Amino acid sequence: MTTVTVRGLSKRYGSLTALEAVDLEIGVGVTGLLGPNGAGKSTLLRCLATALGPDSGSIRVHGFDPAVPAQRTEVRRRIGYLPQNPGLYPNFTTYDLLDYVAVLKEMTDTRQRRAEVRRVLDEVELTDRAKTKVRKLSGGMRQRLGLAQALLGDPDLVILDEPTVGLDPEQRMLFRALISRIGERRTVLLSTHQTEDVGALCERVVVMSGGRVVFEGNPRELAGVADGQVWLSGNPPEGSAAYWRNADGLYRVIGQRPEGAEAARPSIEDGYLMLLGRATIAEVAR
Ligand SMILES: Nc1ncnc2c1ncn2[C@@H]1O[C@H](COP(=O)(O)OP(=O)(O)OP(=O)(O)O)[C@@H](O)[C@H]1O
Repeated sequence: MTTVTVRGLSKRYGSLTALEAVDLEIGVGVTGLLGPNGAGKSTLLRCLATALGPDSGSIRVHGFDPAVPAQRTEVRRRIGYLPQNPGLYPNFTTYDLLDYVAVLKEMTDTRQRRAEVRRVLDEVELTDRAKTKVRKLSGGMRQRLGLAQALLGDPDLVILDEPTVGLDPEQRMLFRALISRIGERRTVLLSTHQTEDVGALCERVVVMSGGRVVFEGNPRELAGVADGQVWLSGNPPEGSAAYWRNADGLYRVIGQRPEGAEAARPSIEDGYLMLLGRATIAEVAR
C-alpha cells in the first residue's frame, strides 16, 4: 500500500534549485534515500515532514495534503521525524525530554502520555537511561533518543535523516536492528550516505542527484547498474573511471575492462558509483 505520493515536487533556495520535478511513491517497509552531498535529500525529507513548503508539485500522506492547513495537522499526526541535527536539550533527562515532546504532540492525558514515553523508551532500549541527562548520553544513545521522540504517538510514517552518521559499528548495528523492527509495519524513509545500510536494511532504494531522482528500485537492481562493468585486475588500469586497490592487493576497477582483468560481482556501492557517474555526465550535458 502506498503511504506517500510525491508528484512534480520542486524547491528552490534563491537561485539554487534543490529539488526538481521529483516523483515518488513510498509504501510500508524501509526505503533508503541515497545521494551525494547537496543532492536534495534533506530538502525532500523536510518537505515530507511539513517543515518546509515546496514551490510547486504535490505531496500526499495517506491521501492528506500538507499544503491544506486543516489536512497538515492530520499529516503531522501520522509522521515521526528525526532531522539531521535534532537539537536535544542537553540538561533534560531522557524521560523529561520525551515527555516534553509528547506534550507538543498533543498528548494531554498524563497517564497515557507516561505510558507512551515508557513504550518508546523501551522500543529504543533506553529504559535504563530514563533519568540520565541528555548531555551524559553517548552519541549512539542520543541518536536512539532522537528516534524515540520520532516514534511518540506511533506514527505510521517515520522519516530519518542520516541517523547512522558518526556511530561506531556496534551502535550502528543496534540502530539497524531498531530500524528494521520499526519498518516491519510502518513506512520508514531513511536518508543515508552508507550503501552498507541500504544493503542491510532497505527493500527499496531511491537515489537522488542534483535535486532529481535518478534511480528507484531494490538494492539488487542498484548493484545491477554496474553489471558487466566491475573488474579485478592485477595491475592498475589505464584511463578507467574509478579504481582502488583492495585488501587482496588486486585493483577493483569500475568501467572498461583492463587487459587480463576478471569480471567481479558488482556491489550496491559499485552500482551507486556507476549511476552517479552517469548522472553527473547528464547534468553537465544539460
Ligand atoms: N536553507 C537553505 N538555504 C539555502 N540553500 C540551502 C538550504 N538548505 C539546503 N540548501 C542547498 O540546497 C541543496 C540541497 O541541500 P540538501 O541539504 O537538501 O542536500 P542533501 O542531499 O541532504 O545533502 P547532505 O547529504 O550534505 O545533507 C544544497 O546545495 C544546499 O547547499
